[in-house]
Amino acid sequence: MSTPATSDLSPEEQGAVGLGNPPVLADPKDTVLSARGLIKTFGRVVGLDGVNVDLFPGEVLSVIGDNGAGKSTLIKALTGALIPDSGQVFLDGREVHFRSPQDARSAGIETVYQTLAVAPALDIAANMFLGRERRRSGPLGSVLRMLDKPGMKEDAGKSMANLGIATVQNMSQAVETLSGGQRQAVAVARAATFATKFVVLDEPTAALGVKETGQVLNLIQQIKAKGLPVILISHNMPNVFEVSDRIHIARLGGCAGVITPKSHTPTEAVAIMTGATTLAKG
Ligand SMILES: Nc1ncnc2c1ncn2[C@@H]1O[C@H](COP(=O)(O)OP(=O)(O)OP(=O)(O)O)[C@@H](O)[C@H]1O
Repeated sequence: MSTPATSDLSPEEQGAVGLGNPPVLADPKDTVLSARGLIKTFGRVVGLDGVNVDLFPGEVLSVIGDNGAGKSTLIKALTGALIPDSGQVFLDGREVHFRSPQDARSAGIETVYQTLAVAPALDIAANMFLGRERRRSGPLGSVLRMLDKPGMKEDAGKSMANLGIATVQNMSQAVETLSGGQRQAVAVARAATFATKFVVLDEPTAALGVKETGQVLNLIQQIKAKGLPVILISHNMPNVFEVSDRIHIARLGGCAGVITPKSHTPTEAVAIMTGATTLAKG
């Protein structure tokens, strides 16, 4: 099946790309990320059953599904945390073989996992630059290995401001003194700052209150406005329908279809997710 180049389509038409069951597959040359036929088994359990995914430039793609549907396994296979048994992953149209999360990070993919990987005792700036610490210039950095703390604080502050994060102001504040939502904002800001291809957010609002959830959703819109695509894994249907361009519905290790907030209601999405309804085969 041939798919028109997304660049030839109007925004409305672009929104129609990759919908249905099975989703109309794009040419990987037109996507930021494409996965084809991903399979992963754990003994007799099928984690991924030949899954295809496309992520288009500048979009928010949500992945929803019941417990055990294969969302985490899919994300892990896309970000080097797990090596699929078979299938292909393309980044900017070129096939990649990630062997570790570090491989995916080096390629410009940043993931914020459900279990927040922040270092509580360190300050915000140190968390932003965790694993990417900058040394001072000249012999102070090269010989004495001194860190460029003022520079990192300044840049951390700028990144936060660029993303419209107003609730976190003092970059010298230890992360353990922040609220859950502020910690999440630091983790998401770090991902948005260093990603060059796309950001993956795994249940970023699961542990947050209403106001803090709103702030994270805002942050997702800011990342999108920067032109970075986002993959969002979430069980929260209102959140998903608020921020997504397209919604990939994982089910029983496969994909039950791809919809949009305009094409389906949250109730219909849940029905597809649970198998109560099936999308017409495309
Ligand atoms: N390391 C593993 N060993 C054995 N089975 C696994 C492993 N990881 C995942 N599975 C199985 O693969 C299937 C998909 O799991 P996965 O964690 O991807 O689902 P999920 O959609 O992310 O679920 P949840 O919403 O509960 O996090 C499940 O049946 C799960 O038990």
